[in-house]
Amino acid sequence: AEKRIQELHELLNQYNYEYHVLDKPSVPDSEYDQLLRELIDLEDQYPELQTADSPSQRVGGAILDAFEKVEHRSQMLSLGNAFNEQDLRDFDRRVRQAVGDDFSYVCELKIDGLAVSLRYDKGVFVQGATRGDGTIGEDITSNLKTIRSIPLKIKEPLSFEVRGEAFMPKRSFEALNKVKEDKGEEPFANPRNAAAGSLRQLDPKIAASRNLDIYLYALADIGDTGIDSHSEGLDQLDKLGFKTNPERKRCADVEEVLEYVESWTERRPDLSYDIDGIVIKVDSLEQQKELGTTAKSPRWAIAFKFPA
Ligand SMILES: COc1nc2nc(N)nc(N)c2nc1C
Repeated sequence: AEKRIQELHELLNQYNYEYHVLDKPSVPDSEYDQLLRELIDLEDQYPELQTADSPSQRVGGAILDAFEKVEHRSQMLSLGNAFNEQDLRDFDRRVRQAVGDDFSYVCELKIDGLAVSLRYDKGVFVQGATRGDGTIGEDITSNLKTIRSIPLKIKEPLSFEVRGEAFMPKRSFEALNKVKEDKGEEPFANPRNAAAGSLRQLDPKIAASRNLDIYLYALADIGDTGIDSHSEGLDQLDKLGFKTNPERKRCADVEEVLEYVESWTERRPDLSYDIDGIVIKVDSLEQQKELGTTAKSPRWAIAFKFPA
């Protein structure tokens, strides 16, 4: 039974990854459901073989009466804002004054959701928390486990934190509000509020029903991995089985950054999720260190915010 349970873990984690991270399932849902049923039956038969990281534990957990507080291993920063081209040029000038002209940027979409931090211990997802005030957040592990694109276990036994934005896709938001209106309930104002409201549910079954998703954008506390740029860090996240946003782009200079901002200002309505801006980062980790951070924001990154 132990061997078969291990096999089912691997199969279900792989199929879940293909479906929810790659959006390229290799087996029909019916096969996934059948294997999950087999795993649950085996775990019922041999309860001592059920583990917290089992695919059967996605929507587990009792209804909580409150969320515990969590202290982040490293502070979760917030981003300074830019509202127009001049602000971006001022940011670029400050960067060039500090590190010279030999550098590149990475531009990423700024997902309009809730910043969360996921902690992995020897490859197992052990704790997830909201950003909170950047130092102390709320433990929403059981709700985050219901987000299918979050791996419950990764292939490498690594211990680290990974940060990203949990969000509700536009389609899920529209469907949820239709249900609420049909029930005469107050609809959510926007997908961000709906995502925040869903992750603050004390009953994980409600969070599980909200079809939330996540894009991860930063590794923390992983020690030396020989990575020397942010974009390589994101490629590393992909290799570890995490979902990162595919629209990121390396930009050689502020002109290319402005083109990227211009292009996504127009293409924003075509996305299946809300974005509230563009995040621009200096790519080299060494130059990020040279630029450092203020009390709460990196000097090597800025968020261009779309007009509300
Ligand atoms: C380096 O710090 C950050 N990076 C980010 N990257 C993206 N794509 N989106 C964010 N919201 C974000 N927020 C912070 C504080």
